[in-house]
Amino acid sequence: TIVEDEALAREYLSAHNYKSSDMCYKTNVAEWKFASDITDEKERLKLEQSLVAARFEKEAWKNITSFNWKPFTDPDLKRKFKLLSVLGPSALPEDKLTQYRKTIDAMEKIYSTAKICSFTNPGDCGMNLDPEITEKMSKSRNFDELKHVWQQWHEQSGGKMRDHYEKFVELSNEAARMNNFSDTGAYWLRNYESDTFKEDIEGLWQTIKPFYLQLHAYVRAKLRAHYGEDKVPNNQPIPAHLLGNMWAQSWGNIDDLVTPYPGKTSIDVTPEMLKQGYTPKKMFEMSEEFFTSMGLLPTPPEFWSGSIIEKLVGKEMVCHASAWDFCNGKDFRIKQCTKVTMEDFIVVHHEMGHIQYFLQYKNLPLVYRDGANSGFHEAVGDSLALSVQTTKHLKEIGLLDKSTPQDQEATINYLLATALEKIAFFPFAYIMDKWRWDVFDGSVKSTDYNGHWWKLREKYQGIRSPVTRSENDFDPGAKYHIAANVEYIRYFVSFVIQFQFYKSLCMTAGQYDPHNPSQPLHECDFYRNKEAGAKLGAMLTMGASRPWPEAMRAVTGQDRMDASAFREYFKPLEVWLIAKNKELGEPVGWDSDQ
Ligand SMILES: C=C(C[SeH])C(=O)N1CCC[C@H]1C(=O)O
Ligand SMILES: [Zn+2]
Repeated sequence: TIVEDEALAREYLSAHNYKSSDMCYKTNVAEWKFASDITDEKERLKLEQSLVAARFEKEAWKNITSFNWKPFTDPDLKRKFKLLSVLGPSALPEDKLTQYRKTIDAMEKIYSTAKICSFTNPGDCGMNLDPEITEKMSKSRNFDELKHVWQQWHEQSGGKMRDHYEKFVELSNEAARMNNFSDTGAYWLRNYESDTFKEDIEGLWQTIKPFYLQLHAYVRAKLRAHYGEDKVPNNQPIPAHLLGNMWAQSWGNIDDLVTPYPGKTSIDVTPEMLKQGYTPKKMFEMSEEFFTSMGLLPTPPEFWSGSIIEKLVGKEMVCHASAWDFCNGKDFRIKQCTKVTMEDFIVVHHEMGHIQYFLQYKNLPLVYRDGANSGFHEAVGDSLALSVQTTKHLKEIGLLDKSTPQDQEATINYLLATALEKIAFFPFAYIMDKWRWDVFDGSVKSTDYNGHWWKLREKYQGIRSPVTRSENDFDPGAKYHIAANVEYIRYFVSFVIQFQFYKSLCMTAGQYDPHNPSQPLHECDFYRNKEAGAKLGAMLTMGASRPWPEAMRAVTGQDRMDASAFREYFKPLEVWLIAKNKELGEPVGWDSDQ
């Protein structure tokens, strides 16, 4: 009977949960060892462990799917079976699974160990993405040097991955079909549990796009002023190497070129951090203190003993920042090649947001130890970072002089600097998965990988490659998440909902009242506010146990993604930008070849 089946099912799950946490621990340890010391031996051991895990998962999956779980009456039990009934890539036969893992490991290794030669000192060919290349893209204002660094990085990273990626797509789609999904894109989208998810994302983009176009026009005008009309024509896409970031995904590093009212204090407090002798350790301790000041959970001793928060010397490692849950309820780590900059101080909070989520749901069954959806996991740290970066908070922690003015011009400067990070990001995040959805569903063949990438880059971001491109290049691979096969629409979701969370926590903390102009949303700092912390913590403890609209409602009272909090936050800037572009006679948008 159903009742007997459900009783048996519960028993099975508790045994399964215990064994799978042990397997998860072993798999994470093997992956951590490879990511923090990239050698053939560590790669072999990681692959070996992933095959052991695949056998275990396949066996468990056979048992799970032997239950007739769909008619189960207990909604919680049914949800657990629904989530566990998807096996993933482990469904592949071992020889194909081995190929699948090897292609991804090969791409991640190429990405993490790629080096280029310096523009000014051609003998120096030891420049890594982290820190040398990233620093050059952020700081150089030399058009040709930036072009050299951009082109060399794309050649040494993505340029060496095309064959691997083609193989990966074929195997990944085969695995998706074995899991009853049409392709890998559909398999990825199951995480959002919504038939209208793609339409919702497009709707959010349509809401944000007019504002993006205004920012794009303004930034293009400023870049044209610096580099000249011939380099940055005013009705064309912006050359991709001039935005202060290798992928033109966030433009905050060129704030010095575009700030509306120069001479006012910038929120880039990097110089002050260096002056005060900040270290990566101090940055992590300060981030933790922000969380605990709200009554959120502190990190356990294992976090500090296990984490790697500075680039290791004498080893090749994956420097792309990441947070790890070792599934045993006490071992949680971050691996980050932290530099003492304001940008990295924000990334520290982003990663600590993942750790906080791990800590809050650590007592749930393993199947529920995940974000309400992947966007939630990316939004936790960023929601708090919006509070940390305010001039109010930076004064509170002594990184900004208390006499720094907070007048209208300072407000526009602040909102523009934040917009360079938060608004510029949306079209990039969108095309990172739009390109992959199109590749996975077969509408883009490998003979058009690079052409399609630049078509989307122009259409959505309004940027263009600084050098001629062809199908000898594979520029998508120059971005970590494509090389390492990490889904990306989660960040688009995060950049919308983090403003919903921030606004709601600000209201809970009495830091924002929509009817009180003396308390604008963008100045809200809920540091030390226990009510805000309790509200966020209550959502985090839910993990993936309930559909994400319920988690959204727990924090914001709404049950959907909504860009209006984001628009409210930037309203003063939007008004200013539209007026400014009109005053400058700046054309908005660009002629696109496509
Ligand atoms: C910091 C992380 C690790 Se989850 C990251 O990959 N992020 C954070 C924001 C966007 C995205 C990126 O760097 O591309
Ligand atoms: Zn993240």
